[in-house]
Amino acid sequence: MAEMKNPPKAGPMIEFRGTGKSFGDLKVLQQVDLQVAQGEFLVLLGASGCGKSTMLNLVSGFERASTGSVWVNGREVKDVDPACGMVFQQYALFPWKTVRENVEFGLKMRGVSRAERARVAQHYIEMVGLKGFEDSFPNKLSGGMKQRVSIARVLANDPDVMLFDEPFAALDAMTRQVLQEQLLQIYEKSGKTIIFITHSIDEALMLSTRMVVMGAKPGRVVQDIDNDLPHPRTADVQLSSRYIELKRSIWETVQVEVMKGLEGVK
Ligand SMILES: Nc1ncnc2c1ncn2[C@@H]1O[C@H](COP(=O)(O)OP(=O)(O)OP(=O)(O)O)[C@@H](O)[C@H]1O
Repeated sequence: MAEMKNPPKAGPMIEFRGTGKSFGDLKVLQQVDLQVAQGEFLVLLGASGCGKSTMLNLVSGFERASTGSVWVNGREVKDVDPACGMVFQQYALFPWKTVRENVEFGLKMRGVSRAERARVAQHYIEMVGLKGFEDSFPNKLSGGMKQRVSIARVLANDPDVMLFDEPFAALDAMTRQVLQEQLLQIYEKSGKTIIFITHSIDEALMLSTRMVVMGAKPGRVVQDIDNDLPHPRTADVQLSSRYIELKRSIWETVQVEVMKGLEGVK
């Protein structure tokens, strides 16, 4: 892997400490203990409704833990935290702003000068391959391009942590593969700490350094496995025996959890 930009600090970048979350009577998460080190690319897998998005919302501060706590970079999360940038499945762009204005938005909010904003935005627009589209509006862009704008916007804010909630789920298979490769390159260059949700085991294997499978009702960690496939990862890695071994192991756990979920709704 390329050399990391940020030197490692002592202590985890993200930590769930005995974290529980309920919505009324619905216990969504129970006693989650999980540490994510700086520079890890952690993928969360698990049956629908097991609380994966809720975990991201707790890290970003959109939700508060009901029991236990959540920590980012040594601080307990008590409010929406600018140290975390979130990329959603539905791009969440401002339709009335151009690509450049969308990418500059967070910088503008922080009072960064016009010239500096333009410089930073241009850098990330080019990094995600959107040079030439700076003045386009979102409705003129494909889904893949919109998602690249979302990624550039988060990168421009230079957060410690990037959170991705099924960002490529709505894209066609080829666009998805291209964006996975771009995200891997960005990750390898930036050394950001990432939590990424997907339902695709192949996507998890291609991207992650570590995979956590969640069980449902209530949501908790049922499998935590290092992804030691070598970097840089290309499609060839999918032919390796280690890939198949990891895929089988994850698949068995996910299948058990999905079946348990289905039994619950019979
Ligand atoms: N704000 C909320 N108020 C009430 N219930 C909620 C709220 N947010 C989530 N839930 C419930 O919590 C449970 C877990 O939701 P969550 O979105 O975290 O699951 P998930 O694992 O991300 O699911 P999926 O894979 O389908 O996106 C679901 O039953 C959901 O309906």
